[in-house]
Amino acid sequence: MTRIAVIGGGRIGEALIAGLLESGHAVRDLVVAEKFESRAAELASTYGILTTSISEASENADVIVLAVKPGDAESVVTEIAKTDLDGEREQLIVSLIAGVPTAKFEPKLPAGFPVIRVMPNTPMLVGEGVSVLAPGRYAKAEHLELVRTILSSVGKVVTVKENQLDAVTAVSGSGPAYFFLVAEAMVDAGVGLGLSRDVASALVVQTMVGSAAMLDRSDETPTELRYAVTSPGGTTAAAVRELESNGLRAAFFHALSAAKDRSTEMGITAE
Ligand SMILES: NC(=O)c1ccc[n+]([C@@H]2O[C@H](COP(=O)([O-])OP(=O)(O)OC[C@H]3O[C@@H](n4cnc5c(N)ncnc54)[C@H](O)[C@@H]3O)[C@@H](O)[C@H]2O)c1
Ligand code: PRO
Repeated sequence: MTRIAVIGGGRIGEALIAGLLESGHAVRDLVVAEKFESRAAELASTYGILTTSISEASENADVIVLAVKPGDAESVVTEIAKTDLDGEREQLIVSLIAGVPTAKFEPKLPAGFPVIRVMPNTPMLVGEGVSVLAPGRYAKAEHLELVRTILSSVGKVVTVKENQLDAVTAVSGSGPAYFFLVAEAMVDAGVGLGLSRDVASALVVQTMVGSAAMLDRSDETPTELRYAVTSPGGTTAAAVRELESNGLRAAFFHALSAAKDRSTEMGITAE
Protein backbone atom coordinates (compact mmCIF):
# COMPACT_ATOMS: atom_id res chain seq x y z
CA MET A 1 0.00 0.00 0.00
CA THR A 2 1.05 3.62 -0.52
CA ARG A 3 3.08 4.95 2.39
CA ILE A 4 1.86 8.35 3.51
CA ALA A 5 3.70 10.83 5.76
CA VAL A 6 1.62 13.63 7.24
CA ILE A 7 3.70 16.66 8.22
CA GLY A 8 1.71 18.56 10.85
CA GLY A 9 -0.69 16.71 13.11
CA GLY A 10 -3.19 19.52 13.73
CA ARG A 11 -6.87 19.61 12.87
CA ILE A 12 -6.69 18.81 9.16
CA GLY A 13 -3.75 16.39 9.59
CA GLU A 14 -5.79 14.49 12.17
CA ALA A 15 -8.94 14.56 10.01
CA LEU A 16 -6.95 12.97 7.17
CA ILE A 17 -5.34 10.36 9.42
CA ALA A 18 -8.64 9.44 11.07
CA GLY A 19 -10.50 9.33 7.74
CA LEU A 20 -7.84 7.14 6.08
CA LEU A 21 -7.78 4.71 9.00
CA GLU A 22 -11.58 4.57 9.10
CA SER A 23 -11.62 3.76 5.37
CA GLY A 24 -9.26 0.82 5.89
CA HIS A 25 -5.81 2.31 5.22
CA ALA A 26 -3.26 0.32 7.23
CA VAL A 27 -1.81 2.21 10.18
CA ARG A 28 1.67 0.76 9.41
CA ASP A 29 1.61 2.72 6.13
CA LEU A 30 0.97 6.03 7.86
CA VAL A 31 3.33 8.23 9.81
CA VAL A 32 3.03 11.71 11.27
CA ALA A 33 5.66 14.36 12.02
CA GLU A 34 4.26 16.76 14.61
CA LYS A 35 6.30 19.53 16.21
CA PHE A 36 4.61 19.49 19.61
CA GLU A 37 5.50 16.40 21.61
CA SER A 38 2.29 16.35 23.62
CA ARG A 39 0.21 16.54 20.44
CA ALA A 40 2.33 13.81 18.80
CA ALA A 41 1.78 11.60 21.86
CA GLU A 42 -1.97 12.23 21.71
CA LEU A 43 -2.09 11.16 18.04
CA ALA A 44 0.02 8.08 18.77
CA SER A 45 -2.24 6.98 21.59
CA THR A 46 -5.51 7.75 19.78
CA TYR A 47 -4.65 6.14 16.43
CA GLY A 48 -1.64 3.90 17.16
CA ILE A 49 0.21 5.88 14.48
CA LEU A 50 4.01 6.15 14.37
CA THR A 51 5.28 9.66 15.08
CA THR A 52 8.69 10.70 13.84
CA SER A 53 10.81 13.57 12.49
CA ILE A 54 10.17 15.35 9.21
CA SER A 55 13.31 13.87 7.64
CA GLU A 56 12.57 10.26 8.63
CA ALA A 57 8.90 10.59 7.65
CA SER A 58 9.79 12.10 4.25
CA GLU A 59 12.55 9.65 3.37
CA ASN A 60 10.35 6.63 3.84
CA ALA A 61 7.11 7.87 2.33
CA ASP A 62 5.66 7.64 -1.16
CA VAL A 63 3.38 10.61 -0.56
CA ILE A 64 4.43 13.49 1.72
CA VAL A 65 1.40 15.49 2.87
CA LEU A 66 1.95 19.04 4.13
CA ALA A 67 -0.59 19.94 6.81
CA VAL A 68 1.11 22.88 8.52
CA LYS A 69 0.05 26.53 8.58
CA PRO A 70 1.06 28.72 5.62
CA GLY A 71 3.68 30.48 7.77
CA ASP A 72 5.44 27.15 8.44
CA ALA A 73 5.37 26.02 4.81
CA GLU A 74 8.73 27.33 3.72
CA SER A 75 10.74 25.94 6.64
CA VAL A 76 9.04 22.55 6.36
CA VAL A 77 9.66 22.27 2.61
CA THR A 78 13.28 23.35 3.10
CA GLU A 79 13.68 20.60 5.69
CA ILE A 80 12.07 18.02 3.41
CA ALA A 81 14.35 19.08 0.54
CA LYS A 82 17.43 18.40 2.72
CA THR A 83 16.42 14.78 3.21
CA ASP A 84 17.31 11.92 0.93
CA LEU A 85 14.31 12.14 -1.41
CA ASP A 86 14.00 9.18 -3.68
CA GLY A 87 13.65 10.10 -7.37
CA GLU A 88 13.40 6.43 -8.35
CA ARG A 89 10.44 5.75 -6.13
CA GLU A 90 8.53 8.65 -7.64
CA GLN A 91 7.77 10.38 -4.38
CA LEU A 92 5.49 13.37 -4.41
CA ILE A 93 4.35 16.19 -2.17
CA VAL A 94 0.69 16.91 -1.54
CA SER A 95 0.12 20.31 0.02
CA LEU A 96 -3.09 20.90 1.94
CA ILE A 97 -1.88 24.40 2.85
CA ALA A 98 -4.36 27.15 2.01
CA GLY A 99 -3.23 29.89 -0.33
CA VAL A 100 0.35 28.83 -1.03
CA PRO A 101 0.91 28.08 -4.74
CA THR A 102 2.88 25.02 -5.89
CA ALA A 103 5.28 27.44 -7.64
CA LYS A 104 6.50 28.52 -4.18
CA PHE A 105 7.52 24.97 -3.30
CA GLU A 106 8.91 23.69 -6.59
CA PRO A 107 12.12 25.79 -6.70
CA LYS A 108 13.03 24.62 -3.18
CA LEU A 109 12.83 20.93 -4.13
CA PRO A 110 15.02 18.73 -6.35
CA ALA A 111 14.46 19.57 -10.04
CA GLY A 112 11.19 18.20 -11.38
CA PHE A 113 9.89 17.01 -7.99
CA PRO A 114 6.09 16.68 -8.31
CA VAL A 115 3.80 18.76 -6.10
CA ILE A 116 0.01 18.62 -6.01
CA ARG A 117 -1.97 21.26 -4.18
CA VAL A 118 -5.17 20.10 -2.53
CA MET A 119 -7.93 21.93 -0.68
CA PRO A 120 -9.64 19.39 1.57
CA ASN A 121 -12.22 19.98 4.25
CA THR A 122 -12.73 18.58 7.73
CA PRO A 123 -15.75 16.33 6.95
CA MET A 124 -13.16 13.90 5.57
CA LEU A 125 -12.90 12.87 9.21
CA VAL A 126 -16.20 11.03 8.67
CA GLY A 127 -15.59 10.03 5.04
CA GLU A 128 -17.71 12.91 3.70
CA GLY A 129 -15.02 15.39 2.72
CA VAL A 130 -14.45 17.06 -0.60
CA SER A 131 -10.86 17.39 -1.77
CA VAL A 132 -10.08 19.67 -4.68
CA LEU A 133 -6.86 18.84 -6.52
CA ALA A 134 -4.67 21.06 -8.68
CA PRO A 135 -1.48 19.64 -10.17
CA GLY A 136 1.72 21.66 -10.00
CA ARG A 137 4.10 22.04 -12.93
CA TYR A 138 5.81 18.66 -12.59
CA ALA A 139 2.90 16.50 -11.44
CA LYS A 140 2.01 13.85 -14.00
CA ALA A 141 -1.29 12.09 -14.63
CA GLU A 142 -0.20 9.08 -12.55
CA HIS A 143 0.59 11.31 -9.55
CA LEU A 144 -2.83 12.91 -9.82
CA GLU A 145 -4.45 9.48 -10.07
CA LEU A 146 -2.61 8.25 -6.96
CA VAL A 147 -3.74 11.27 -4.92
CA ARG A 148 -7.28 10.95 -6.30
CA THR A 149 -7.37 7.30 -5.17
CA ILE A 150 -6.09 8.12 -1.68
CA LEU A 151 -8.46 11.03 -1.11
CA SER A 152 -11.52 9.34 -2.62
CA SER A 153 -11.42 7.01 0.39
CA VAL A 154 -12.33 9.99 2.60
CA GLY A 155 -14.89 11.73 0.37
CA LYS A 156 -15.41 13.20 -3.08
CA VAL A 157 -12.56 14.44 -5.26
CA VAL A 158 -12.63 17.24 -7.83
CA THR A 159 -9.79 18.53 -10.02
CA VAL A 160 -9.43 22.19 -11.05
CA LYS A 161 -6.77 24.53 -12.42
CA GLU A 162 -4.62 25.94 -9.63
CA ASN A 163 -5.85 29.51 -10.25
CA GLN A 164 -9.28 28.42 -8.98
CA LEU A 165 -8.07 27.09 -5.63
CA ASP A 166 -8.52 30.34 -3.70
CA ALA A 167 -12.20 30.40 -4.71
CA VAL A 168 -12.47 26.70 -3.85
CA THR A 169 -10.98 27.41 -0.42
CA ALA A 170 -13.68 30.04 0.16
CA VAL A 171 -16.47 27.62 -0.81
CA SER A 172 -15.57 24.14 0.44
CA GLY A 173 -12.37 24.54 2.50
CA SER A 174 -13.96 27.05 4.87
CA GLY A 175 -17.49 25.88 4.02
CA PRO A 176 -18.10 23.58 7.00
CA ALA A 177 -17.65 26.58 9.32
CA TYR A 178 -20.53 28.43 7.62
CA PHE A 179 -22.88 25.49 8.16
CA PHE A 180 -21.76 25.15 11.78
CA LEU A 181 -22.40 28.87 12.28
CA VAL A 182 -25.88 28.55 10.77
CA ALA A 183 -26.54 25.55 13.06
CA GLU A 184 -25.39 27.57 16.08
CA ALA A 185 -27.61 30.51 15.12
CA MET A 186 -30.66 28.27 14.58
CA VAL A 187 -30.16 26.52 17.92
CA ASP A 188 -29.94 29.89 19.67
CA ALA A 189 -33.07 31.07 17.86
CA GLY A 190 -34.92 27.89 18.91
CA VAL A 191 -33.86 28.48 22.52
CA GLY A 192 -35.09 32.06 22.15
CA LEU A 193 -38.50 30.65 21.17
CA GLY A 194 -38.65 28.57 24.35
CA LEU A 195 -37.21 25.17 23.31
CA SER A 196 -34.64 23.51 25.53
CA ARG A 197 -31.09 23.60 24.12
CA ASP A 198 -31.07 19.80 23.81
CA VAL A 199 -34.30 19.70 21.83
CA ALA A 200 -33.30 22.66 19.65
CA SER A 201 -29.88 21.04 18.92
CA ALA A 202 -31.41 17.68 18.03
CA LEU A 203 -33.92 19.34 15.68
CA VAL A 204 -31.31 21.52 13.98
CA VAL A 205 -28.78 18.72 13.51
CA GLN A 206 -31.30 16.29 12.02
CA THR A 207 -32.80 19.01 9.82
CA MET A 208 -29.30 19.71 8.46
CA VAL A 209 -28.54 16.02 7.95
CA GLY A 210 -31.88 15.42 6.23
CA SER A 211 -31.57 18.51 4.02
CA ALA A 212 -28.00 17.56 3.07
CA ALA A 213 -29.15 14.05 2.15
CA MET A 214 -31.91 15.51 -0.05
CA LEU A 215 -29.46 17.85 -1.76
CA ASP A 216 -27.16 14.91 -2.36
CA ARG A 217 -29.71 12.38 -3.58
CA SER A 218 -32.27 14.53 -5.41
CA ASP A 219 -32.05 15.77 -9.00
CA GLU A 220 -33.73 19.00 -7.91
CA THR A 221 -31.81 22.23 -7.39
CA PRO A 222 -31.56 23.87 -3.94
CA THR A 223 -34.10 26.44 -5.16
CA GLU A 224 -36.61 23.74 -6.16
CA LEU A 225 -36.14 21.92 -2.86
CA ARG A 226 -36.73 25.19 -0.99
CA TYR A 227 -39.90 25.93 -2.98
CA ALA A 228 -41.29 22.54 -1.90
CA VAL A 229 -41.06 23.68 1.76
CA THR A 230 -42.48 27.14 1.11
CA SER A 231 -46.28 27.21 1.20
CA PRO A 232 -47.80 30.40 -0.25
CA GLY A 233 -48.33 32.89 2.55
CA GLY A 234 -47.00 30.36 5.07
CA THR A 235 -44.36 30.16 7.79
CA THR A 236 -41.34 29.48 5.55
CA ALA A 237 -42.19 32.42 3.28
CA ALA A 238 -42.33 34.64 6.39
CA ALA A 239 -38.92 33.39 7.56
CA VAL A 240 -37.25 33.61 4.14
CA ARG A 241 -38.53 37.19 3.70
CA GLU A 242 -36.74 38.11 6.95
CA LEU A 243 -33.50 36.32 5.94
CA GLU A 244 -33.47 38.05 2.54
CA SER A 245 -34.30 41.49 3.94
CA ASN A 246 -31.49 41.03 6.47
CA GLY A 247 -29.06 40.52 3.59
CA LEU A 248 -28.36 36.76 3.79
CA ARG A 249 -27.39 36.43 0.12
CA ALA A 250 -25.18 39.54 0.14
CA ALA A 251 -23.61 38.40 3.41
CA PHE A 252 -22.56 35.09 1.80
CA PHE A 253 -21.26 36.84 -1.28
CA HIS A 254 -19.13 39.23 0.81
CA ALA A 255 -18.02 36.45 3.17
CA LEU A 256 -16.81 34.16 0.40
CA SER A 257 -15.10 37.05 -1.40
CA ALA A 258 -13.26 37.88 1.85
CA ALA A 259 -12.21 34.24 2.26
CA LYS A 260 -10.92 34.08 -1.34
CA ASP A 261 -8.98 37.34 -0.92
CA ARG A 262 -7.51 36.09 2.36
CA SER A 263 -6.40 32.85 0.71
CA THR A 264 -4.59 34.81 -2.02
CA GLU A 265 -3.02 37.08 0.59
CA MET A 266 -1.80 34.10 2.68
CA GLY A 267 -0.04 32.75 -0.41
CA ILE A 268 1.74 36.06 -0.93
CA THR A 269 2.79 36.53 2.69
CA ALA A 270 3.83 32.90 3.39
CA GLU A 271 7.55 33.49 2.89
N1 LIG B 1 -8.64 23.12 9.40
C1 LIG B 1 -9.24 23.12 8.21
O1 LIG B 1 -10.47 23.05 8.09
C2 LIG B 1 -8.41 23.16 6.94
C3 LIG B 1 -9.03 22.86 5.71
C4 LIG B 1 -8.26 22.89 4.56
C5 LIG B 1 -6.92 23.22 4.61
N2 LIG B 1 -6.35 23.52 5.79
C6 LIG B 1 -4.93 23.88 5.81
O2 LIG B 1 -4.24 22.90 6.56
C7 LIG B 1 -3.13 23.48 7.23
C8 LIG B 1 -3.18 23.13 8.70
O3 LIG B 1 -4.37 23.65 9.25
P1 LIG B 1 -4.91 23.15 10.65
O4 LIG B 1 -6.24 23.77 10.83
O5 LIG B 1 -4.75 21.68 10.75
O6 LIG B 1 -3.84 23.88 11.60
P2 LIG B 1 -3.29 23.39 13.02
O7 LIG B 1 -2.61 24.56 13.62
O8 LIG B 1 -4.40 22.72 13.76
O9 LIG B 1 -2.22 22.28 12.63
C9 LIG B 1 -0.92 22.55 12.17
C10 LIG B 1 -0.01 21.57 12.89
O10 LIG B 1 1.28 21.63 12.31
C11 LIG B 1 2.22 21.49 13.36
N3 LIG B 1 3.53 21.99 12.90
C12 LIG B 1 3.91 23.27 12.66
N4 LIG B 1 5.19 23.30 12.26
C13 LIG B 1 5.62 22.03 12.24
C14 LIG B 1 6.86 21.41 11.92
N5 LIG B 1 7.90 22.14 11.55
N6 LIG B 1 6.96 20.07 12.01
C15 LIG B 1 5.90 19.32 12.40
N7 LIG B 1 4.69 19.85 12.72
C16 LIG B 1 4.56 21.17 12.65
C17 LIG B 1 1.64 22.29 14.50
O11 LIG B 1 2.22 21.96 15.74
C18 LIG B 1 0.16 21.93 14.38
O12 LIG B 1 -0.16 20.80 15.18
C19 LIG B 1 -3.20 24.98 6.99
O13 LIG B 1 -2.26 25.35 6.04
C20 LIG B 1 -4.60 25.20 6.48
O14 LIG B 1 -4.65 26.25 5.55
C21 LIG B 1 -7.05 23.48 6.97
N1 PRO C 1 -9.38 26.40 7.26
C1 PRO C 1 -8.25 27.15 6.78
C2 PRO C 1 -8.37 28.62 7.17
O1 PRO C 1 -9.33 29.00 7.81
C3 PRO C 1 -8.24 26.97 5.30
C4 PRO C 1 -9.60 26.50 4.92
C5 PRO C 1 -10.29 26.10 6.18
O2 PRO C 1 -7.49 29.38 6.81
